[in-house]
Amino acid sequence: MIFESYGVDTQRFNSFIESTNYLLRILKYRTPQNNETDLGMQPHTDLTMQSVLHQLNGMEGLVEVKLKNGEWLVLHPSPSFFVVMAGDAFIKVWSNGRIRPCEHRVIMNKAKEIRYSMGLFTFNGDITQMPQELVDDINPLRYKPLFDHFDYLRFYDKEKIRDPVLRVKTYCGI
Ligand SMILES: O=C(O)CCC(=O)C(=O)O
Ligand SMILES: [Fe+2]
Repeated sequence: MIFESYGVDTQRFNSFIESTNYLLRILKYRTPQNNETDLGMQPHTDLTMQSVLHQLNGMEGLVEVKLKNGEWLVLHPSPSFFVVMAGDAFIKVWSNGRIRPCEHRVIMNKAKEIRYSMGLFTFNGDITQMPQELVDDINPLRYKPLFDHFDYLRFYDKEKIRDPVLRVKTYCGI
């Protein structure tokens, strides 16, 4: 769908999917004790191509995504509710900066029960080449055209740059 909507040659799609690696994680968040604050997950974007999140137990108001205008939107999970989010790599770098990685957070400060969630995270095992179709006079090349996703993970592990814009720019900005 993304390839099509950006007018990118869909022939590339099969090799792109074949080199995708998937990581499925189940997360458990405990309840706060003794007025603990800062419990949950700090605002961040994922280092992935894309992430799919699903909350396993029906607790309201704990996960939020940041909108373009800077406001935080509270999500209301249900058994059929999955959040598909853009990550740093595929989306921001692959799309030449057109698609914004989604900032999100989990706030457990007032939670009365343990929270369980599930995330499916995707990473590209190949060197990704940014499609030429996404570069033109109005959208000049913003990142080095070849992107090594696993090297990007190693870079993060070493440098620990939390700001996603600065992180991507430092790694492969031009
Ligand atoms: O538990 C959640 O809903 C979010 C998890 C998350 O953002 C992550 O693992 O990167
Ligand atoms: Fe995340």
